Amino acid sequence: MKRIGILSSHNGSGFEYIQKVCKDKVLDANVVVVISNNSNAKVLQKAASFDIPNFIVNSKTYENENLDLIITNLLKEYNCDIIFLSGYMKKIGKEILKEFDKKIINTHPALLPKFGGKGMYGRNVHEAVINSNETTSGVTIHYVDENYDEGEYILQKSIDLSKDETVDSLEQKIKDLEQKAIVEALKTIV
Ligand SMILES: Nc1nc2c(c(=O)[nH]1)N[C@@H](CN(C=O)c1ccc(C(=O)N[C@@H](CCC(=O)O)C(=O)O)cc1)CN2
Ligand SMILES: NCC(=O)N[C@@H]1O[C@H](COP(=O)([O-])[O-])[C@@H](O)[C@H]1O
Repeated sequence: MKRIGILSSHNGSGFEYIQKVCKDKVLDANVVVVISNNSNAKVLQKAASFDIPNFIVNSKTYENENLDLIITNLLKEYNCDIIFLSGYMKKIGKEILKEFDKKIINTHPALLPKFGGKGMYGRNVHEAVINSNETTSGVTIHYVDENYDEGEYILQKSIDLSKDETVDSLEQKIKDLEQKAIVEALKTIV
């Protein structure tokens, strides 16, 4: 059974869905640890509600320490086979990339390579898509490399935008689409 480590900065919607499909045995895997950089992240309470060990790793909880190394050691301590980024807002550093080469997966809320890179996260992405008068958007599940959103794609799923699409409506559509995309992608790996 594969062991999944989650990195998340806020709600962890992707984590929630992965947890569900693991419990429903749709995926032969288990979430074994959740790490956030944000002490207020709702994902921490969600992890606790499933009795999943969860940690806050930032410059306050680990003052003057190499956070990349702290995260790497935690993921190793829990023997993670796969690392899933569920709305994680920080750059994954070289220590983690080296230790978990081709094992770190991210979900990006757009059809890369468009609308990716620094600053392209959460609602910023949907605003950019709508302001660009795009007629489609979607989700990209990809391996993580040293730069934001440039890793090898695992899969992409697209949707059409309605004429009166809003950031809120697009955000919800993308989150719904992500649920299918995440499971489909993880099934090719697990
Ligand atoms: N080495 C990598 N690290 C991360 C990747 C990646 O592909 N390679 N993906 C991101 C997730 N992401 C998009 O999918 C993403 C997240 C955040 C940013 C960004 O611009 N962040 C800001 C800081 C925001 C904050 O502190 O709240 C920044 O770097 O200035 C871009 C893309 C996760 N890590
Ligand atoms: N560029 C990274 C990025 O924008 N990731 C996006 O954050 C959302 C998760 O947030 P939540 O689970 O905290 O609500 C997801 O929709 C994911 O695509």
